[in-house]
Amino acid sequence: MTTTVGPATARIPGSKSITNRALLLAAAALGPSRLGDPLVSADTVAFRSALEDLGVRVTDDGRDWVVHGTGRGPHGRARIWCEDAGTAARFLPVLAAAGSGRFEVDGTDQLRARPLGPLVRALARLGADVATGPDGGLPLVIRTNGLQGGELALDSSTSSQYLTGLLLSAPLMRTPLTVHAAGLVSRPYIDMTVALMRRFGAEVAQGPDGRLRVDGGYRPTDLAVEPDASTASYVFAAAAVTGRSVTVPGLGRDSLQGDLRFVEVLRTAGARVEIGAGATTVTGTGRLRGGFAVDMGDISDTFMTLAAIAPLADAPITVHGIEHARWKESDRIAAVAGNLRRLGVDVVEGPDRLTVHPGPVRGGVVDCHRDHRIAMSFSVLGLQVPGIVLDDPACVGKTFPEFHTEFARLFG
Ligand SMILES: O=C(O)C1=C[C@@H](OP(=O)(O)O)[C@@H](O)[C@H](O)C1
Ligand SMILES: C=C(OP(=O)(O)O)C(=O)O
Repeated sequence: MTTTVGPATARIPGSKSITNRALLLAAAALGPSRLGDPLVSADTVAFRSALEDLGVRVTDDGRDWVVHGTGRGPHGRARIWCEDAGTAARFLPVLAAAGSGRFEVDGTDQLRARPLGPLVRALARLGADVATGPDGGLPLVIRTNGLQGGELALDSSTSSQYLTGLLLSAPLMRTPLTVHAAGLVSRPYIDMTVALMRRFGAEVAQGPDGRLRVDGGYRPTDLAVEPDASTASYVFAAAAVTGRSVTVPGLGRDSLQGDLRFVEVLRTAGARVEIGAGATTVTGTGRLRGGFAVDMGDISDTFMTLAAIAPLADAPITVHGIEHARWKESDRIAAVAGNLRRLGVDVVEGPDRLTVHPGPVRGGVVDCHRDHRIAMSFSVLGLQVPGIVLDDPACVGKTFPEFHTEFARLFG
């Protein structure tokens, strides 16, 4: 008699990007909005606390968060702390500047080192007085009496988050806002922003040249938060390299998250992928097919998931289009290349790319650079290579505090 083992079901927490957008959208609508199954992690707890410091009440109802939106920007004085969260540092200064008063915005040294210049210049153009830290980023001191709206050009080549920040708070500005984004990276995150703004009632029109115009206001809206597709990449990659089958319920073909496209990359590498209406399943063969190059500029949070397992493939794998990944929690191209080399892997690095050659991998200590995605990506490699140790396993708390427990449950 044979027994068939079905796919394991992974418990993937909520999307960071949807949770933090929904928090802000709900705050800017007047009245209560319920967020179902939000992500509870360092990035979203920091975002929620910062909103509370700006005068927005958020209450817990079981696993849901209820945001009691004020329908306007904050008034008075406040100091907000963004911890390590890029989304908080790029979204919340615009909300603050759309209010009136004096607001300080700060975060960790890691966040202070990340670029903010295009957003600061945009806020000044819209009428706020913004002082920056010594490197042109955090800490910010914003003195404001509201934002004007109008037309704006925005350099979006280092991050899409400046554009999302401006769009999300645009309905609180005095006149409609039109933004022409130049060199936009991470485009699927803008599609997510626009989709969620529309769900909360705003009008967003896209011109033929790509410019975006925002009109109207928000209404309170209840939203179920999808599981995080970037986080799901680790269990999908683990299925591919171990030959197992993993399903993530709640992530299907209607997902708002571009990072679900990572499974297409795994398909290119030989895994079987089924994207259904309400779930995605990846089934591996235990072998990885290499010999391809892939542009991961739209889904750069997942390039490390691929790069970390690439030495197990049967031919080299090149990832390109990811220069902006140098401006995240770490310089991710350099950090991945450095760690792979330390484990004996041959890696060729270019300004926007990385080629990983197959070959034997030895154990060793991975330098996480306090970057959750390095920890989670190299944990996948660690399933196949004995002796891989993370120097900072706890850094996964930025987006997935229970990562190690869940990973051990599925693959241990
Ligand atoms: O808008 C968002 O929620 C995000 C946008 C992306 O950043 P960049 O636009 O800086 O690439 C992504 O890397 C980040 O994890 C989340
Ligand atoms: C880049 C990331 O985060 P953020 O920019 O939101 O800090 C990430 O989660 O990989």
